[in-house]
Amino acid sequence: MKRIAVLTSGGDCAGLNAVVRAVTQRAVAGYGWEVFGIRQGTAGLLARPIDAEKLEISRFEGDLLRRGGTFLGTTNSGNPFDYPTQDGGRIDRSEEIIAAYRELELDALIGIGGDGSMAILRRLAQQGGLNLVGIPKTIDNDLGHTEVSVGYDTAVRVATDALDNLQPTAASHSRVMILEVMGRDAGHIALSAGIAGGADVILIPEIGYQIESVARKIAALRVAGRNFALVVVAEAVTTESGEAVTQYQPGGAKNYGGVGHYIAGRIAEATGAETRVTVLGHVQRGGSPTATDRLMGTAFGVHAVDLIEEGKFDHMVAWSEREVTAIPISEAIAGYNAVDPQGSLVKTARGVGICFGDT
Ligand SMILES: Nc1ncnc2c1ncn2[C@@H]1O[C@H](COP(=O)(O)OP(=O)(O)OP(=O)(O)O)[C@@H](O)[C@H]1O
Ligand SMILES: O=P(O)(O)OC[C@H]1O[C@](O)(CO)[C@@H](O)[C@@H]1O
Ligand SMILES: [Mg+2]
Repeated sequence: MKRIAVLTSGGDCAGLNAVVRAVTQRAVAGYGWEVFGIRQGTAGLLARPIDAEKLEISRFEGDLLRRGGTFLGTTNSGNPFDYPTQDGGRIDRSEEIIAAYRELELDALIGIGGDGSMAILRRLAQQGGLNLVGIPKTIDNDLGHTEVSVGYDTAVRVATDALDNLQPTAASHSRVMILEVMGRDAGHIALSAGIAGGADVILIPEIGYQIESVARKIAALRVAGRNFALVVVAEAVTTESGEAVTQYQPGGAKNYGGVGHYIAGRIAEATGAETRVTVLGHVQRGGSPTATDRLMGTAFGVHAVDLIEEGKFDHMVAWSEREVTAIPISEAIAGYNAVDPQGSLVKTARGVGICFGDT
């Protein structure tokens, strides 16, 4: 009988509970193994006593499959290799995590995370000889070599719903509505929700923009008789002089946020239009997971456990051509998945008249 652990890491997203449920079902009912859920990502393995709970199938009999967030908790701070101390310094606490893996007498660890988490977990696994299997999740959809990451579909749905709600009020008041969405350094959420939600302008970090181009689009809409416009802006879009708009966080981290207000001001100056800004923020990470996120999360959970049974470690499950596959975690991290400016979705958007601010 094997003993395995599972943790959720990085920013939370919808569908994580579905993944943990599938891992538990497959490991406990399928193979007769023991499963431990680590709380708060790497923080649970740094805590003493180790912050973990034994997971039984009965834990999932309620509505966990349908709930957003992660019942295990997660963290996207406190990198164990560069852990902040109270006096403002940094220390390497990686050996404490490796010791926790040994103390729990684990045969393998399943890490559910995005690019940042995969990099940290892989480094720990290599240093300590831990058997790691990865499962991709991130609303940003920026992991390489997988067509799907858990959480992205729900984030796109939430952003599309926001555009659906903004359109009537935009039309009622003859306004230009700016919707700022998340995505870290990639514009996937902005692009997909912008197309699905009928945006007129989409600004993403992968395509440079000029405000004059956006203003021309809004003027053309007016000439055509339209009294409103919907503009979607990805959070990593910079000012025209190339500066990222960020908020300082304790410990020196910087979070994106606020570029929507900059864009709104510039559009108002350039067009004379009345503008309003909605910064969608963490709403995109919540909500009940879509069917796709539950489905992919469940498929990934089952296959990750099967990879452990096969002894295929240092791999991440991935979705490719209607199948679950496994790719080396190193490749998933190395192949950052930004929006392809020549790709089908950008062509689709241009094909329905959406302006990227570059023409
Ligand atoms: N203990 C930690 N676990 C995970 N990430 C951490 C931790 N400490 C710091 N980080 C950093 O925080 C960031 C986490 O955000 P990041 O977006 O990369 O997470 P992720 O796992 O990729 O998931 P998501 O993209 O959904 O947030 C990464 O850049 C990572 O290096
Ligand atoms: O939860 P936090 O720390 O504010 O992080 C926000 C970031 O996390 C994500 O939601 C997921 O990586 C990004 O889209 C966003 O930039
Ligand atoms: Mg990430």
